Order: sequence, then C-alpha cells, then structure tokens
Amino acid sequence: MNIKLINQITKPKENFIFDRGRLFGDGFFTTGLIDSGELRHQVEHFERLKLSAEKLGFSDLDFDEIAKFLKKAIRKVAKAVIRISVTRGQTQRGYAIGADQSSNIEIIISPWIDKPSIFCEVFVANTPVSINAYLAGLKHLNRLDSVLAASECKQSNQEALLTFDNRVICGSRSNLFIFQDGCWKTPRLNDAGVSGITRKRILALMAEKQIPCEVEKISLEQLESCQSAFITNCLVGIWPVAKINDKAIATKLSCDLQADLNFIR
Ligand SMILES: C=C(O[C@@H]1C=C(C(=O)O)C=C[C@H]1N)C(=O)O
Repeated sequence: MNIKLINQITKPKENFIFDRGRLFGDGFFTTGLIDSGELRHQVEHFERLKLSAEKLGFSDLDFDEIAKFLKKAIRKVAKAVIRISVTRGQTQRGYAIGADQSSNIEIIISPWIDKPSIFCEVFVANTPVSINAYLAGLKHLNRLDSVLAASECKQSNQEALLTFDNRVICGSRSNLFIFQDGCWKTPRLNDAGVSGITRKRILALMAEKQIPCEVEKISLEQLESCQSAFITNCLVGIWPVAKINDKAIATKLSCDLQADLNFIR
C-alpha cells in the first residue's frame, strides 16, 4: 500500500498528479488486439473514441495525430492487447471542468493472453449494473460495477452478468447474445452497458447474412430458458457459453453461428 501527501498549501507548485481520469473517472477508453503491428478494427475503435469524445465534450483531441503516434508505437508488435485511455487531463480540485483542459492519452500495450478455454461459464452477478441513460453504451472510465462483478468470478473462464430490474444487460467485460424462441437476441443498451465493437460487428454480419437477431430487453427468465448463448469482446471474439448459473447449456448453435458468420475476432 502506498500513502502520498500532496500539500498544495505549503508547496503550491508541487507537481501533482490530479488527473481527472484517476480522480473522477473523467475519461473513456477502448481495448483491442494488436496483430502484426496493426490495431485490428482500428476504424471501429477510433469511431468509438470519437463518439465518446463528442458525448463527453472532449474538444482538444486530434485523432489523426493519435493514429500517427499509435502506428509508430505498435508497428513492431506481433501480437498484444492494447488499451487506449483518454482522460480530461490535469485539474485543480473539484468536479467542474476548467476552460483550459488538455487531455491525456495513455496507450498501454500488454502481453496477449488467449481465452483460457473453448467455452465459458456465465452467472448472474450480485453486483447490479450502473444505470445512466446519458452514458449508456460509452466505454467510459466509471467501471466500478464491472470491477465488483468481475471480482465475483472464481475461475478465469467465468463471466459475471450484470443485471438490473430483472433485465440482463451485459457481462463485466463483454456483451451477451442468447438464442431463444428461434431467434438470436442481445440486450438493448439504452440505459446501461457498453456498446462493444464486436457486438456491433456481429449484428452487422447477422444482418448481412439475414440471420435474425433482435436487440431487446432480455429477462432473467429468458436467459435461463435460452437454447444457446455466447459472449463477445475484442479479445475473445465469440466465446460460446457452456454453463449459465452452473446449469449446462448446448454450445452447438453458438459454434455453428461462428462458422456461418465466418467470424474472426
Ligand atoms: C478493462 C479493460 O478492457 C476490458 C476488460 C477485458 C478483460 O477483463 O478481459 C477485456 C476487454 C475489455 N472489455 C482494459 O483495461 O483493457
């Protein structure tokens, strides 16, 4: 544990690390896969960053410059996980946003670790999802609900599902698809959850191949009675579910869909 004192009364010029992202979660991010020196689906990742910047009022970001920096930073990276975080930069104390904000962009490259097993197991977390219709869909830095839900997992092949008011919204680090009543379904994210890049790609591929998929409210009862399910994010791609709340479920439909979409993460 580290304790640090930043006393701006006795040392007003002390170099402080009042980064708004660290202090208030004032920022957003995206996580992706570097393959052969390139960020896979970079266009979609940058679209997401631009959408977050616009929604949260970040006006000083030059995405061409970020792309140039990124290209140089990852050009020799064979395979890794990348996280691009944007915060509203340094601040004086207090929530109000100063006029002279200068965003901080942090690019973290971490070792690639593939999913630990072919199938995953999901369960309904005790931690409820955070509800906020204005922030819904954004991959902003306020991730405490995901942190607490993920801490409920006992094994690396588990995913905790975040719910609210009998609705399943998403996983702590993923989106969810279920097959129920003859159709694929994924939760509507109008008041919570993260609109994942992989989720968006799969919805587009399904539409292109005329595979029906509804974006709608999904109840706990629908989750428990579904015929198949999978979770998605940029690192796992499509991860078929073999157990829901410790009850075995068929994986064939999810595996077949992966083949039908010719899906590559
Ligand atoms: C939280 C990050 O990324 C998310 C978390 C995971 C994970 O825990 O496996 C994977 C992808 C993202 N949804 C991050 O710090 O990169």
